[in-house]
Amino acid sequence: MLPWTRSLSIVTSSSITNAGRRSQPSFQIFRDVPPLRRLRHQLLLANRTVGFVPTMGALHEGHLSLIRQAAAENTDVVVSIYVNPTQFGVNEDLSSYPRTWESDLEKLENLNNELENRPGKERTETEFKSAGRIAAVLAPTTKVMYPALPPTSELNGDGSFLTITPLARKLEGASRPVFFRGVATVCMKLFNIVTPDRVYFGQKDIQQCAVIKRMVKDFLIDTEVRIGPTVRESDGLAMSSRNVYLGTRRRAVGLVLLKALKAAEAAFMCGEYERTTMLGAAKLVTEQILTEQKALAPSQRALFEVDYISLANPGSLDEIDSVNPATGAILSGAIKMFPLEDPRPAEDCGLGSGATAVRLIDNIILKQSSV
Ligand SMILES: Nc1ncnc2c1ncn2[C@@H]1O[C@H](COP(=O)(O)OP(=O)(O)OP(=O)(O)O)[C@@H](O)[C@H]1O
Ligand SMILES: CC(C)(CO)[C@@H](O)C(=O)[O-]
Ligand code: BAL
Repeated sequence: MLPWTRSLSIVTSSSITNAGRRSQPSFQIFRDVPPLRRLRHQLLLANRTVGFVPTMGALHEGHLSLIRQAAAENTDVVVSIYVNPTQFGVNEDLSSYPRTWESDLEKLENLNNELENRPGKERTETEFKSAGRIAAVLAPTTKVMYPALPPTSELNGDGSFLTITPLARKLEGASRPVFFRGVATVCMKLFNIVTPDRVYFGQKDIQQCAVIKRMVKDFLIDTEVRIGPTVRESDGLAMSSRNVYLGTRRRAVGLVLLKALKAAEAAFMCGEYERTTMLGAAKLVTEQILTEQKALAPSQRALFEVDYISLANPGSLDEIDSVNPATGAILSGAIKMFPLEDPRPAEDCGLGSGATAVRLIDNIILKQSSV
């Protein structure tokens, strides 16, 4: 018998609801803070460890891989599903961000079944010791997360916010000025609610990982930040909740970002450590693919704009002129896929009929550097 939380007596509350339609749900759903705090207290008294995976829902294999990792390293996993308004800029996609609550719960149930039924012989020693599973889903309301003032997306708006500068101003932060303020603020709140032993973030959002690591260090938060590798589609596209907006045409062209980063990585592998050479190789790829697309008819093409391609120091994310092999570097980039100009009849244009621009990010870590 595995040491599931089910064997603990759990404090019940009207703010706890059962997951899915199973007669015996495998995890609890918390919408408010006090009942989750009571569960956390019980887990602490029982000497159990908590891994926390914050998400904005619309779960995919990238999220599930982080949960698997958390379950392998802790006895109990808490997953949060909360679309945090303060990390979206005023003109960003907060209202249209995919919300798939029912299927998210189904995926989490299936994952718990998988974790529960995993044969012991397939487990590593660490996994065997913890053999964790999802114990709780935290899906708070915005009133719970922002109890005093309504959340603002305005840069000068009032509220209690955390700013992690200069990290938050670079790269993604340059295009999304309130983004990391919102991420750091909501993560601090979530960490305060869950008080996890370990927190799990995906390498896909590498700057977010750096910001969270800095926040944990600077605010002396008693948790360990663990980074999971980027999970990709079979063609290499990094999984992202926003990929559902792409449709077939933009999805194929969207691979340009990874191709460009790989060209820079290939130059590095050939012993080229200079920025100009490495990023020159990446630029060649984006320019060639954009030229090809521009030559096509509007009903055939997918146009995009490169926001940035960066070669940066892994800790500070400062741009570097050449890679120091001892410290490694982070190659990262962002592109904006423009709305489809002329959708064809019956074409798969993705959610939103191809009318919304889609921002894609990706990165490659050169050498074994940590963020
Ligand atoms: N492809 C992926 N591989 C590994 N982790 C991922 C992947 N995509 C997202 N994550 C991680 O999952 C966590 C929750 O991310 P989030 O809910 O924003 O999903 P997302 O797919 O990144 O959505 P978005 O469209 O907003 O980028 C973050 O730590 C994020 O880095
Ligand atoms: C960490 C996070 C859940 C904070 O809202 C979000 O930025 C995300 O999903 O990456
Ligand atoms: N995955 C990061 C969340 C965002 O882009 O808003």
